[in-house]
Amino acid sequence: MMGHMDAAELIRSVPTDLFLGGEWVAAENGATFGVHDPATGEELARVADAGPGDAVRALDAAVAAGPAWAATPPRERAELLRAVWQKITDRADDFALLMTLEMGKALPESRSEVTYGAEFLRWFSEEAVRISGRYTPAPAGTGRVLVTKQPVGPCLAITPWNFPLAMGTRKIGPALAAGCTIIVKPASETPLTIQLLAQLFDEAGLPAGVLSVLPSSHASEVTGPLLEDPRLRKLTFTGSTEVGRTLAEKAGRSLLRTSLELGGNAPFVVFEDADLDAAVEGAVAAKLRNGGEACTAANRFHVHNSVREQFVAKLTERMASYKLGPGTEPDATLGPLVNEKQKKTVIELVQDAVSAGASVRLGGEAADGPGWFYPATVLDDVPHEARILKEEVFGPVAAVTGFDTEEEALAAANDTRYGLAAYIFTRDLDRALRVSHALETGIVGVNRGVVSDVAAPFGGIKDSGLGREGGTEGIEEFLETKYIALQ
Ligand SMILES: NC(=O)c1ccc[n+]([C@@H]2O[C@H](COP(=O)([O-])OP(=O)(O)OC[C@H]3O[C@@H](n4cnc5c(N)ncnc54)[C@H](O)[C@@H]3O)[C@@H](O)[C@H]2O)c1
Ligand SMILES: O=CCCC(=O)O
Repeated sequence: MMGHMDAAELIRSVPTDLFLGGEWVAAENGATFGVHDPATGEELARVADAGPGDAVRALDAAVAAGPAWAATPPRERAELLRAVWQKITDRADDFALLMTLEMGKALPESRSEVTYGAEFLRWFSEEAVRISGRYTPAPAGTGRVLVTKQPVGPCLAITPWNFPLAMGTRKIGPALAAGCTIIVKPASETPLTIQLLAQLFDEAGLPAGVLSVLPSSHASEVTGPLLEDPRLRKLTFTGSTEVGRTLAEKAGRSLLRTSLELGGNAPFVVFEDADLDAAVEGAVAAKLRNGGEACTAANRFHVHNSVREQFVAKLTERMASYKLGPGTEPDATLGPLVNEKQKKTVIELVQDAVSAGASVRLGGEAADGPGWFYPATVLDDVPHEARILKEEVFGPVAAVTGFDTEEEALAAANDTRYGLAAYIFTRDLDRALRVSHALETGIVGVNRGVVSDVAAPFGGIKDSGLGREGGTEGIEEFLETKYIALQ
């Protein structure tokens, strides 16, 4: 276990050059950009600012390294992924502190993400040796069917700031397990975590060019040339629906294999027969995991009117117990939002709901002073037309509305362009299965407030994306299926 570094030592220890083709190099024009501490707004570090030329060089390296990596025995690929899982685990404290420093979330949230993010590498180290096809005589006796799986080829991964490690390993793990090479463009808010991950892959002996990392403050300029290059074979994007749509249009022109993990607007439905204490605990978990900055976050709470007052009172009490403060403070359980833009969005959505008639049961006012802090907030009686029921709040705000019948609850839950996660609390198994089937989402939590699991297929429908990550399904996004017709 590495010694525990303090924040300044840790920041200084993270490489800030580009990890490109197995080397650590400056950006083509020597440019750098600043990474800021959400708790103070102050600059934490400066990182190489990759340009389009760096991106093309990274793709050159990925193409050159591709055949040898694809031919590397699966067990060897597996052992390397497992070794990096171990390295992350050994440096869990460093990763947790680094994520809290650059993204803001409370340390317990970061520690939880380190375990979750590292696990994608262990999970896909095990999947690497289980890639299989099939063999069968053709039914008409006209020959034999041989089906095999091959790596899709060089990939581009574009990742968000809210789970800086896990959203990277959820792509890097299956890509490397499948025998693909991959270029990662992390969010400009949180490049340091992926920089540290790249260092561990480098230490583990990953062959040059298999992984390159391109931090950049010009995401579109850097990724544009790659999306137009026919040598690129896969785009895997996690981020907002707005950006995902733009990227899908570009990828469509090259008919790129594309995976999109996009925004969410999860309903949290509490039926009259629910275990109310369990529902409140589930609600707090679904709302405040990652400070509410999670695509799976419960955005809209639809509660049967017969239990709504009890539920809101209990939820308010539980959310009031969260301590707002810099994520590095030992007793903080709710950190700042990632940037000023995010804070302004949350303020706007709350003010819109209150203006439309919602009542504030907790919080509702942004904290003054430095940093982008917003308190845990509970709004009740939120009117149907309020923006907060239609837009992803991505902050610690619970918007509660009531219903009287299952049909009303289902109509409200599905009344959104998103379709990632949904949560239902009921003791009635028939109702749980009936409603789960009727919900227009890729994921349903039944009497659970946290659904994410490396062993499960993660993804959504409608405006929440295309494809699945994690589970046995996740590696298929990085494989092509080939049919060999035999006599
Ligand atoms: N479904 C999921 O698994 C999942 C997970 C995490 C976050 N998200 C979603 O991501 C959003 C928050 O993350 P965010 O603010 O980083 O999202 P974002 O879409 O602003 O940015 C995501 C990534 O895309 C890059 N990017 C932005 N514009 C680009 C462009 N024109 N071309 C190429 N790259 C571009 C960014 O630099 C970043 O690396 C939320 O909507 C959240 O729901 C979804
Ligand atoms: O923000 C997106 C959710 C990340 C996860 O829970 O896998």
